[in-house]
Amino acid sequence: MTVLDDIVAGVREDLAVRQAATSLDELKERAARVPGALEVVSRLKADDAVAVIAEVKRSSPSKGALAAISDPAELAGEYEKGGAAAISVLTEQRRFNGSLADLDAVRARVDVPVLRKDFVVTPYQVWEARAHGADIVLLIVAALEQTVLTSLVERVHSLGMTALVEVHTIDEVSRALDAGARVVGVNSRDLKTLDVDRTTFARLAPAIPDEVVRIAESGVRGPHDVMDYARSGAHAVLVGEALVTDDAPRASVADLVAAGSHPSLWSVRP
Ligand SMILES: O=C(O)c1ccccc1NCC(=O)[C@H](O)[C@H](O)COP(=O)(O)O
Repeated sequence: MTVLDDIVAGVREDLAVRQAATSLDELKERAARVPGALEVVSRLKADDAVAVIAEVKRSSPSKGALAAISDPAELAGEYEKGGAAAISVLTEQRRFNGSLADLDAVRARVDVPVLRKDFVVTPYQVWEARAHGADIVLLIVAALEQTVLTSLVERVHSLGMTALVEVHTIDEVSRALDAGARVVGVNSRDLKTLDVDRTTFARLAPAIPDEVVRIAESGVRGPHDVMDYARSGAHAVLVGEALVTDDAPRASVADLVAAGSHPSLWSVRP
């Protein structure tokens, strides 16, 4: 069993408990009561800047406990003040120690788009994301059959949210585009070995058309990595560990934003 299979199996068990407690109809009623999802593409895709998506990440399968985040809303607020274009919130419980409560807290605090970062395999989880105020939903190609991926992308978009479709290989890029992705994230973390290879983004980016938002996920240690990803064609970067383990997350986000805001520093995109 791969790490991904193991995580998804746990996600399905936890999901069954939530489904027993809250019906889909109830979830839909809640979703109807939250404000509409924010537009995302224009906030992440500028010609002359790389957007920073800052993540609330407590733990990870690769590193274990990363940070004791006592107030996720406070952290997200610092990210926003530092210039983050969006906030990613891990909601998976068993391996990342995240929760929908974290998503609620962050949603209530920030005005920028919020990403539900989880292992979404059913429409119920998409409705959950909307009911909890998410604007963006992560869909991992490696975890989904193509027909399921396509229907989940459609469901996310039909609810006014934006799907961030995550890929690790060229074949998965094709699958993401075939499924209708407008935002594609290349995750440099191999989901089998959990190793980070930052060259993955440069290899896959040329296969992602310019009208699609290209996000470089994982492995950003500081401004130099933002510039490297920018040179390879990233419109945005997604940063977790480096920010949650930092004593001054607002300043660090601002440094990353600054690194991505001066094309003269990272030259012209291919
Ligand atoms: O972070 C992990 O160990 C991990 C393991 C298995 C699946 C996903 C995993 N991480 C999710 C992410 O994609 C990252 O949290 C995100 O890209 C930020 O990465 P980083 O800046 O390297 O923390």
